[in-house]
Amino acid sequence: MPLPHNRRVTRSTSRPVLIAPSLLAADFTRLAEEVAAIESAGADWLHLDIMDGHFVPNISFGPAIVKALRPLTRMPFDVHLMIAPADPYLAAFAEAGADLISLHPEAGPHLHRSLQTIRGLGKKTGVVLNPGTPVESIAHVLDLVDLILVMTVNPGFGGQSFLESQLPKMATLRRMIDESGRDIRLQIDGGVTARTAPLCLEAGADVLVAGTAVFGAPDRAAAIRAIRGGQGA
Ligand SMILES: O=C(CO)[C@@H](O)[C@H](O)COP(=O)(O)O
Repeated sequence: MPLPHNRRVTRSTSRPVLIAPSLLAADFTRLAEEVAAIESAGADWLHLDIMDGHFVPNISFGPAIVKALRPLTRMPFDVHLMIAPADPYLAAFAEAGADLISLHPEAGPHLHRSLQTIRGLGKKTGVVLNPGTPVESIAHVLDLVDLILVMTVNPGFGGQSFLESQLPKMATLRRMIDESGRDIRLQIDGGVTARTAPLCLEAGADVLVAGTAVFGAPDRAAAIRAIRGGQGA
């Protein structure tokens, strides 16, 4: 059911909402300007989608772009690896300037070892659940996880429609995180807009990735405010 943008949201966590625009939706001919624009528009993190044309049916960019952008902004770099295997590239993304590196259990071969490697590189860790991936796949690695990312589209492309079927998964994960007592963020990615963001926040999310809804907006500051839960879009 469509929701008005200024609807009051009942959140199940009091942590501040962070907005992480996905660079995939930026104008690639003007990356430096695009990053500066969203930072001054109020973005909290920069979300960088790394695709290999094998794990997902699209190819984006690699550590060289991450490294080139690193000196241009103070925003933390939230790197989402959609590559398999991921292990051979973890050090390269850490050295390029990633602050947090997320990967999929399906990237294999050993999720627990990959998370240990990321922590060993001094970076925060994330695990990503595709729409068809059950929460149980990460139940035994929570001690190594700083962020859980729930995909609300099948990964590979921006501009897809939000899958409401993933809302119960978010609520389950929110309970799992709270019961664990651990400091784990719950991030949502795919089709996040001012309309779908309140659904995510009510289900317990505290980090929202948005590509098209931020980079495609004429007023990016208003778009970020609207997604975060304020007025203005
Ligand atoms: O990881 C992905 C897609 O694989 C996402 O980060 C998208 O890039 C988000 O784009 P929008 O759905 O917000 O346009």
